[in-house]
Amino acid sequence: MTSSDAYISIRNVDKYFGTFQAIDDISMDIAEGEFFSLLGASGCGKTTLLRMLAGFESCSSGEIYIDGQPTSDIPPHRREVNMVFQSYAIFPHLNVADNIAYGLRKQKLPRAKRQEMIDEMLDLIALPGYGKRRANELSGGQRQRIALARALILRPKVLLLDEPLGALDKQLREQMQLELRALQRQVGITFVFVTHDQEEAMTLSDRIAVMAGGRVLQLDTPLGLYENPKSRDIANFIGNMNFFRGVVRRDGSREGAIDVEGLGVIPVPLEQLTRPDGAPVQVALRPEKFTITPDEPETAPRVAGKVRDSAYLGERSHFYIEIPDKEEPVAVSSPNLTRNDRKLAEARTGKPIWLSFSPESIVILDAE
Ligand SMILES: Nc1ncnc2c1ncn2[C@@H]1O[C@H](COP(=O)(O)OP(=O)(O)OP(=O)(O)O)[C@@H](O)[C@H]1O
Repeated sequence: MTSSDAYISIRNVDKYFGTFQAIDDISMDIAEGEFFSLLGASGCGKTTLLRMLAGFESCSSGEIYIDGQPTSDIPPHRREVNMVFQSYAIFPHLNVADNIAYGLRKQKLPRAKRQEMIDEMLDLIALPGYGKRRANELSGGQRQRIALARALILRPKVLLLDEPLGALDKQLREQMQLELRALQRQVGITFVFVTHDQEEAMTLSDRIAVMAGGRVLQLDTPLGLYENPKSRDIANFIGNMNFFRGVVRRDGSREGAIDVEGLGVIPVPLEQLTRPDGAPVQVALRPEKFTITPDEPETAPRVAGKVRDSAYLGERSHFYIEIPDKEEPVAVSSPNLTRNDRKLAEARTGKPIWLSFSPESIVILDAE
């Protein structure tokens, strides 16, 4: 994305609390209508960055532009952004309609217009007819939808959401994720969403900024983060990954290769081999990129191994496979495509099997 497409542009932003640096030189752009997530472990600076977008915290240095305007001098209530928090922050003593219309109280709207806007919001959050209900008669998921409606009724250009589904149980949370995504598509507002749950970020987002220690480690689409992680930390944070030591082999021909511990020599197109002959690298391979077979497959690369452990999870089975010349077992995840999948029946500990994979599945990372 280029800066000219940016609706929100964060430029060289630092944030210090006393001498502690919570945000460390972050620059990134967020497009209009994008579902953008900040993902990272507790304390990495997600909420701080969100509060800076809202105007509740100032930048120690750098600038945040919204719709081309620098925001340093714009107080929170004059920014066209609104924030939804994890704790539902709705008033238990007010009914649903009054909760939703809370932000409109300073606008002198005709009664009919106000009612029309409330009804529109109740339809949007799939709670039509709930206006007269008291807030304390609602379920957690319903309350969170009311909190969303209360933010959306003000028609913000940007909605900032700080772990808004964090307090919901797993099933409701997954249902709300789908609803939230559908709602965002419907209203077309730019969402900046904070979560520490990688699956949630993957489900919802157009793009994700993975943060650690106040910095952005990688900014990418869910697919980009999963298939092309730029570092071991990212690869480990998003899903599971196997790591192998490797050495680059370039013999001057058109094909290059990596000699990988336990897996042998894997051909790699030269354009992917930016490093010189003999350079140490790490090779990463996701568990589901391996195919596990009882007999030797015809396709290469392939390697013989032995089952150390296996677990049946219904839709898929997990295996830990010992291979020669590698200390750590290889994690393999295999879909159970047929009802009587032979893999599992035959996967007793010590059983010899074969692993194969496509050379295109490997991710090449810097050596540790
Ligand atoms: N007002 C403050 N004064 C001092 N330090 C603060 C303040 N606000 C945040 N911090 C510190 O800044 C760091 C980032 O905090 P932040 O709340 O942004 O993290 P987070 O990624 O949102 O974490 P969580 O997922 O736990 O909410 C933390 O180390 C926190 O202790």
